[in-house]
Amino acid sequence: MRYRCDRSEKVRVGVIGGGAVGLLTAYFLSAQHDVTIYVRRQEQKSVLIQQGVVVEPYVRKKSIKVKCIEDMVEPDIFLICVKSYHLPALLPSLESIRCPILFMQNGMGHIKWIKEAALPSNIGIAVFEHGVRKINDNKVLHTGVGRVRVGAFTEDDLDILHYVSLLHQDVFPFYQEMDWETVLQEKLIANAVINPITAIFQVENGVLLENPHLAWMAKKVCEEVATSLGQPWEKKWEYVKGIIQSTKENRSSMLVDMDHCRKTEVEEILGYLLDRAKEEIPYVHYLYHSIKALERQKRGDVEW
Ligand SMILES: NC(=O)C1=CN([C@@H]2O[C@H](COP(=O)(O)OP(=O)(O)OC[C@H]3O[C@@H](n4cnc5c(N)ncnc54)[C@H](OP(=O)(O)O)[C@@H]3O)[C@@H](O)[C@H]2O)C=CC1
Ligand SMILES: CC(C)(CO)C(=O)C(=O)O
Repeated sequence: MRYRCDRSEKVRVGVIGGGAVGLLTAYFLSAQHDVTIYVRRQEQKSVLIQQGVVVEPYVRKKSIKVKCIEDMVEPDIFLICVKSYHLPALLPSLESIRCPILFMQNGMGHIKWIKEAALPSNIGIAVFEHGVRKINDNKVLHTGVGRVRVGAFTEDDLDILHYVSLLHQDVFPFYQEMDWETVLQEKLIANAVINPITAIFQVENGVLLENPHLAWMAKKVCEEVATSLGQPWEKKWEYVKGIIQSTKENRSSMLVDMDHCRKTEVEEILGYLLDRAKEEIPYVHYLYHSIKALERQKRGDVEW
């Protein structure tokens, strides 16, 4: 589906979450649009105001508007760049918003939260295929160039696709997709393979193809996950290998969460697969418990 649009139109974009995905997205979009980043820590706000947004390896530092989330002002479109498990706390504040909202999360866990929230129409679901690593509160490293693939959540949400066209840039491409579920499921397979294995073995994504033992594991997990979702696994393995290649220097978001002793998105990725599987998926089961065990080890007996 393609909407005609005037690409010179300036869009007021509110990026919620100044993490890896949020800072990278804000950096690129600010070249053409009026972007505001919403953060939840005063400390991060101050750093961003004083030092601007830095995206390595690019030379130019950018000054982008920053606000605390409590001072939210409705833009033309909100891009939600927080982790899935941040959504239950954030969504109530979006229920009074009337502008389109685009969700950028991995996994499938956020879909349930979005369905349950009383959100306005024009909801989009995005699959973010770039690799990006947060270095500190104002700096990220763009480790793999990819696409942002967007579908309208329901038939009532089609107007969001107009904004997607406006946000598209050759250097930071946005694509419209007919069916977000297929695209999100494809990315789910990639994340189910890449994220837990890289987090357990503490390696960058590319090692999954360089180390023959990890490559064996990755392929087996891909086969199991794709089959459990009723998908042809050979085709999906090609897709997963493509993502590994294009983000080979990235540390996956799950590995970064482990590095910082934070909660991971294991429930939204592997937990989702276990809940919906009709047959045993032993590799996924094993990876799920491995990540849960590592989370406990890193965080102690913390209940999330
Ligand atoms: N990193 C990657 O390469 C990729 C990530 N993704 C997906 O994108 C999503 C975001 O990931 P990523 O950017 O890596 O995550 P990060 O942990 O780097 O960033 C999440 C950010 O959200 C902020 N946040 C949480 N709640 C709120 C709130 N209520 N208001 C404002 N800000 C808030 C956090 O703030 P604070 O710092 O204060 O905790 C943090 O800065 C995830 O679902 C991930 O799976 C998808 C593809 C690639
Ligand atoms: C694309 C990829 C695999 C990049 O690392 C990712 O989605 C993640 O880290 O969560």
